[in-house]
Amino acid sequence: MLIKAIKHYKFWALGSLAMVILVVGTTLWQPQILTKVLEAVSNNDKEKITDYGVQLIIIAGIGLLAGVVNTIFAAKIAQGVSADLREQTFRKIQSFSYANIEKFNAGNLVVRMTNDVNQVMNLIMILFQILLRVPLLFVGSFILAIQTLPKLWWIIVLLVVVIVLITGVSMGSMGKHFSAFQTLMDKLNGIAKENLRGTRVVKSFVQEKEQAAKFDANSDELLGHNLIVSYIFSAMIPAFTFAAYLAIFGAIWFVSTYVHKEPKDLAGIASFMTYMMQIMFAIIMGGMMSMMASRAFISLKRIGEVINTEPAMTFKDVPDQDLTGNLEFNHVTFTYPTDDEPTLKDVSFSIKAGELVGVVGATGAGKSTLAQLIPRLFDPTEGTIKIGGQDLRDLSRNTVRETVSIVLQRAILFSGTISQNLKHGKADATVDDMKRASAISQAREFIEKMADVFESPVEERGTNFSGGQKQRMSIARGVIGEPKILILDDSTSALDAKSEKLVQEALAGELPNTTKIIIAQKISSVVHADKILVLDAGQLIGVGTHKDLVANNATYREIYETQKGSDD
Ligand SMILES: Nc1ncnc2c1ncn2[C@@H]1O[C@H](COP(=O)(O)OP(=O)(O)OP(=O)(O)O)[C@@H](O)[C@H]1O
Repeated sequence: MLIKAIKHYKFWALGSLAMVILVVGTTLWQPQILTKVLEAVSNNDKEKITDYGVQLIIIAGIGLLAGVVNTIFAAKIAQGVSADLREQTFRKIQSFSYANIEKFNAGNLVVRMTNDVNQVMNLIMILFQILLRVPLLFVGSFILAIQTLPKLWWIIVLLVVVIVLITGVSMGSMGKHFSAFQTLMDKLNGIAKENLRGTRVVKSFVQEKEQAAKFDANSDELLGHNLIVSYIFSAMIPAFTFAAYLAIFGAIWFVSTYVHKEPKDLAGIASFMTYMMQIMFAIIMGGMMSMMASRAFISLKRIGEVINTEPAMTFKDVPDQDLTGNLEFNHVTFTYPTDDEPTLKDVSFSIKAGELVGVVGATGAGKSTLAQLIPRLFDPTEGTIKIGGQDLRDLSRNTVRETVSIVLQRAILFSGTISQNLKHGKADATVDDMKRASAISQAREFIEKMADVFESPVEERGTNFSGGQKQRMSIARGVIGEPKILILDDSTSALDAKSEKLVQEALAGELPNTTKIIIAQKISSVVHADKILVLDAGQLIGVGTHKDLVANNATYREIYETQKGSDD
């Protein structure tokens, strides 16, 4: 997946590789010239000192410049690939069915799109800055160091063994702490998000201390892992330095024992030491890179899981159709993907276009679940649902979206303007459409009092509106496209009885041919319905008018009597 993603940036990648070669070349060349400068110094050859000195500066400059250009190229690739991955993941999530999103969990998907993509970005940055550089620098420095002072080959080998050992042991012990990071970050993210979303509940139930304690416990655990990693790091650096100094001291010592025979070796000692440092740098960088890479590969796998998930439900690529509002459930059984037991059991009923239908039942009876199957948010586990006489599974996405509209109890608005939110229900809605829809939902009055009317801003999740205002706007969004089937899932719960009645009257007058399915807690909301469906523990236990049901259905009568009592 990574290679495929990087392919789009192949010219930048080639440029970056060329720059890396230049950086390594100049890095390896510098000590050679340094040796020559030192030789010239010992021979007191002023002309050569200047010549080599200038060469040294030019080569160092080229190396530095190539390093800067490489960083720019690597950043370009890393930023580009991560933006592509983020967008690809988001597009994929948009194609997901509700069931897919439930399975992943929304918070988890957000972490994958942000944190995990960032990990991959860091990996790409490192790949292009260090990946090729490490082996080239290691091999080059190794060969050149031995060439400079062949007698001291064993010091180099010893240093490599010691550094590899220190790196291996410390990286190994840091590894498990790094993998704990991701899990704890997920947890902390979750706690912070839940807390901020439910801030009103937290404050009204004076839960700040408990929430802070929960956060602290996880944060302290993270701190514990961070501290261990920093302790290991702080021990690692002196260990490396100690090994390097020992090697340098050893080299100087051994050179000094025979320098009277081969004075040239004294000049070589400086470049030998530089090469040793570069070897050390290459091993340390290699270790770090492999550790970061292993973290990033976990992230890449998590992103891949999203991208490679097939939507649990797809719509047929068939021409759009204009259907009637007839609705039919034939032996529908439905089990949530995360459940073992069915929530709806063998439900069958039929509704004629234009009818007003109420759905009642105790809490948890399955009313919202039944409602969600009509706009095909889920497919039934068994049985069929037909609208306009056609199986929902045979219709195009547009046909379903244009025929069925659902207004949920929790009115969710998106940041932008009121008109942008209403246009989710009808992309080409005119101001007149908005006026009509908002009049039906009893929202027109308060919207028209606002300075910018339909262009007034809506904050994220509609926080600048009251619960009732949000509900009215989401009803307006539901009716603006004049759907053939309109489902109000407990969506007038935040309206007073008078407004609720006005909405129902307006719906009857303005959308006479629309089938209206009203899920209600209060029987008073649906007494005038042409038909009422009574659900009990996922089963349809009664269908009829209010009068029929009061006469013949014990459960309905019981709910009615209880509510009547509380109304009195
Ligand atoms: N997304 C889901 N995943 C798993 N189970 C779910 C999901 N949504 C609802 N359920 C379960 O299905 C059952 C029916 O829930 P549903 O929301 O359909 O009931 P309801 O009749 O609309 O209740 P209420 O009147 O309280 O809104 C409940 O037991 C609930 O726990």
